[in-house]
Amino acid sequence: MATMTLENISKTYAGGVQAVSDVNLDIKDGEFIVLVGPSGCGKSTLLRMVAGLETITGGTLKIGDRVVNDLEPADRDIAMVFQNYALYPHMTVYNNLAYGLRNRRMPKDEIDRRVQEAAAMLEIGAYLDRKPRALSGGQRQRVAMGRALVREPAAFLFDEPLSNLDAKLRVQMRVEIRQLQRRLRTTSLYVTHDQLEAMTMADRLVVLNGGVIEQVGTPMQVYSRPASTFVAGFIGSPAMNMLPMDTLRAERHAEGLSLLPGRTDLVGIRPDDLRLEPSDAPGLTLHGRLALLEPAGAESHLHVHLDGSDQPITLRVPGVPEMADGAMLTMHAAREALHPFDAATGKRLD
Ligand SMILES: Nc1ncnc2c1ncn2[C@@H]1O[C@H](COP(=O)(O)OP(=O)(O)OP(=O)(O)O)[C@@H](O)[C@H]1O
Repeated sequence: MATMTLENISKTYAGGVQAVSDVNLDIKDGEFIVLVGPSGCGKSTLLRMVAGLETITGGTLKIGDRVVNDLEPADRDIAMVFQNYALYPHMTVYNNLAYGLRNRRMPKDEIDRRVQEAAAMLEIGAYLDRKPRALSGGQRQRVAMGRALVREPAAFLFDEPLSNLDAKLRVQMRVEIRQLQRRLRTTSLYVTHDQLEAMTMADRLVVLNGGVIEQVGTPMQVYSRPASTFVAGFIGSPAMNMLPMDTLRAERHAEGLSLLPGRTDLVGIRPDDLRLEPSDAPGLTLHGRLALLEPAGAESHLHVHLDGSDQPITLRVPGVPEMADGAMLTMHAAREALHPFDAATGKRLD
């Protein structure tokens, strides 16, 4: 168990690519932190610096009270779970789990106790004599987890551990990893590009963009008050509608704009927050025409073009409403559901 402190952590690769810039983060003991962002945002680089697989070119990294910048990976008391599992193909599952402990000259009965305990926890006890190639993807992922567990480290690092699994198994393993971590209460740093994985797993998530932190917060804080247009567009699916104020002003039927700060250039509205009925409550009323209805079983996505402009917006509504293409719609979003942004900086304005 340990806290982790990142102070002004930066990484400039040889050749001059600045992959991570001035990252500051205090991770509490037992916390599950998810680093999320699009490809190339620097999340793997950041994780690999914490793991000791990549040198830190600026700043200070502490695990507990120890500065670990210059410690070898093996001396940092952390265990990493990789996307490609990184199992030894010629060894049995048992030996894959035991290998790292044997290297540390741990007594045999202690190794056996830890391996059996991890195998029971991960329900892989029946496969201990098999080689990795005789396991399914999900079972291999469990063995990779087991290898981290047996070390009883101060922290777990996860590098997109579920991205090689099919969609259904990914959901199942997501739940299992989270339950396991809740039980063990081991500080964890988890990297993914999948915003849903980030939202559902994190105690707090860290949204990275271009090597810089855009926002840190609980999933609900980030979802309900995105700090920038980048975060607003990245977290939540379908993505938040981003309506230019000019379009809304020019448009005949956009009522309620005076509720927004004067400097507002862009108004964000989540597809869930547009109601298909008129309302007198404070907020924004919009009118448009249905361009396409996409039924998705329990819910539908409506693609609408606003009157007087061809600005497309998306609504998410329960069920499958009966309506024809071209139908005239009146939509209302409450004031609390309007997210004002500055177009030049992308920053939130309220
Ligand atoms: N060894 C390297 N040398 C030079 N530049 C690198 C190196 N590794 C990564 N980069 C660059 O650093 C930036 C961040 O890369 P990184 O792999 O950390 O991003 P990422 O968010 O993990 O992306 P992905 O999800 O695609 O793995 C990118 O611009 C990348 O091209």
